Amino acid sequence: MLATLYAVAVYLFFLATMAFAVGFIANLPGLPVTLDRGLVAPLAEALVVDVGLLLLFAVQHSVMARRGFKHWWTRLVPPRAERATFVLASTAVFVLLMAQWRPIAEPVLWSVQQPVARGVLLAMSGAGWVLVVVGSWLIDHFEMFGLRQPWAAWRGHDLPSARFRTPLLYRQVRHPIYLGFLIAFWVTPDLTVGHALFAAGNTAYILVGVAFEERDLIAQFGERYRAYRERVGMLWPRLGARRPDKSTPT
Ligand SMILES: C[S@@+](CC[C@H](N)C(=O)[O-])C[C@H]1O[C@@H](n2cnc3c(N)ncnc32)[C@H](O)[C@@H]1O
Repeated sequence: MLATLYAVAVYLFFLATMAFAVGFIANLPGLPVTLDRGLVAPLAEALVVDVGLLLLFAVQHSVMARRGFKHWWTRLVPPRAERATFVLASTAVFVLLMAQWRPIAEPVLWSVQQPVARGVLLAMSGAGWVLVVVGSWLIDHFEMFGLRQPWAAWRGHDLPSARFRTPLLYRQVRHPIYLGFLIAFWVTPDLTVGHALFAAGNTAYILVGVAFEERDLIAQFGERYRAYRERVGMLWPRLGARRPDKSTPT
């Protein structure tokens, strides 16, 4: 029961952080800090701090998500609380990133002033966030955010084992959640150098993270994932791709 309460508390912390992050990245007025407003620092300091924060997030996220690391640290953390603890650590590091981010608001690489065009770009960015949420529900939202595991343990069930799924969007691209993040980060009416640094750092992290994630997925699901990778594009649908055969999981 305690593990379930812990996971629920972590999930609420994560939801609040994500809601703030959407505004932080979109530079919503009224927020104390955003990508382009907040702590003022000389350019060199801003670059060092921002690149350091991006690296910290990438290393924490990549290391803690690996199967080998999970195997090791579930000797310290109960397996039922492992995923929630991963979500807690990732969320805490992202809070630190937002709190300590040094904006680099000049020069502006592009700025779209035409109101309709601005609205379209904001809507596209919002669609990126929708893709992230939809992707998480298609795979298994409650498992991804560490709620299903303690709940199963509380009811005396085995921990749910990872299942390979390819529903809907996952038949078009292998990483719809990451595609959603890329759209949300890059599609903006105002691209400052600081915003571009944030988007480029996360793009690099996603590309490296995909390679690690797929190595783990092949170790878990073997030939089924290899065949899926052959057939389905990474972040963009493959035109003229073969239709899935009957053995494709859903
Ligand atoms: C944050 S989610 C991102 C999923 C996917 N990369 C995406 O962008 O939509 C990462 C977790 O999803 C799992 N995962 C990725 N693809 C999967 C699939 N087709 N079926 C089941 N789990 C998957 C990975 O093992 C990892 O634990």
